[in-house]
Amino acid sequence: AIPTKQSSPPRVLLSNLFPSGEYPVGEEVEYRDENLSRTTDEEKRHLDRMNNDFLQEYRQAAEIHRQVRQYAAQNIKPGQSLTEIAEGIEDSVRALSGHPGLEEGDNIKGGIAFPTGVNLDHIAAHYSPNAGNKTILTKDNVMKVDFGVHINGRIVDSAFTMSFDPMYDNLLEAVREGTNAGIKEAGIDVRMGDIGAVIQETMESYEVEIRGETFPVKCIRNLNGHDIRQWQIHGGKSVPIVKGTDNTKMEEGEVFAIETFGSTGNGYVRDDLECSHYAKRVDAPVVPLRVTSASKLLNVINKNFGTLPFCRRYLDRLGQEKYLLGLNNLVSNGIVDAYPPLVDKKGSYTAQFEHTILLRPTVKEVISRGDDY
Ligand SMILES: O=S(=O)(c1cccs1)N(Cc1ccc(F)cc1)Cc1ncn[nH]1
Ligand SMILES: [Mn+2]
Ligand SMILES: [Mn+2]
Ligand SMILES: [Mn+2]
Repeated sequence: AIPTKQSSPPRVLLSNLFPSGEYPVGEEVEYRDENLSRTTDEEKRHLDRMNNDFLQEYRQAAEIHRQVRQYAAQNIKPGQSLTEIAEGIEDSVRALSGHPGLEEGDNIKGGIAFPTGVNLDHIAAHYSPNAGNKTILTKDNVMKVDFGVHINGRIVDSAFTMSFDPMYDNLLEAVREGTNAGIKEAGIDVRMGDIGAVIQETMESYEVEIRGETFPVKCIRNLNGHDIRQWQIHGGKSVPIVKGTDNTKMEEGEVFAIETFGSTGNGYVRDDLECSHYAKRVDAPVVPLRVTSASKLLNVINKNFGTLPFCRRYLDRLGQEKYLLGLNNLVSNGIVDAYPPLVDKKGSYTAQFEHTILLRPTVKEVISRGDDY
């Protein structure tokens, strides 16, 4: 018989739990004053109804994200390795989406949207363990879990921070409130610089005491939210998390990842450590590849990921071997971008919360909102 509720760990295909094909609506927020009429505007409601396939694909990806992250948050414990934590999340996403991603093209239909980030302490983003990584989670870590789910290229990008010592609570609270302030301010015709200002105002009103030393919470000024397009995790627009003069506006129909980062360090990140995250450029040039392994690898990337980001473990899982020379050749030819880990200063602690929002014609839908965050 078909199960009627999700298992622990999550392995029940989500479409079996929603046979009608109607997935849960995210948090709907009315636009602010100058756009308030949109809620009842008949033409806008018609436009909304036209997008039902898009909305159902997005809501399915979001429900998968919620079910997977809620199990992860309850079951990740100190003593587990970053590899088993990341793979546990990935196994669940593949099961709920019904896309194990081992047949060519399967991951293109749905499943994992980008590598599972498990970012410890001063490492803010883009860290996923490569093969052989022995790192173990400890009770003193502040871990940012950042993973993506997609259905037909509709990407849900959402992240949360876990810690096991209450002394970090103010840091996590500062960032959770910063992200919520950014979500509240976001909307059609809203300027990016204004969003950055309210995020910074909110986040930097906090301080955190760690082992006897008090730190003001700083926004990481060179990290940003971003727009999301079908198959494209970053469409070109950035959402700053500090005040600035960016007058670029958000537009109707756009999708944004609203993500903020707080730090007890410099409030600034740089590239460091071994790279795990890569993605083929949307505008990749077609160049003759002299390195044979590079062209073979490019075929594997095109067939299994397209322009979705991937990590070395996903190549291992597809049976690829000795691909580093080829991968680096694709990077140097401008075909693939490398996204190395982004780190603040050693000894500092960083936190992140992230949601994906849809600027629908009638309302702002915080598609990845759950009762967890
Ligand atoms: O830092 S970003 O490159 C960026 C921020 C603003 C403009 S581009 N990045 C996009 C991305 C890059 C590679 C990935 F594998 C996944 C996502 C933000 C992000 N990383 C994780 N979640 N969200
Ligand atoms: Mn499939
Ligand atoms: Mn993310
Ligand atoms: Mn993001």
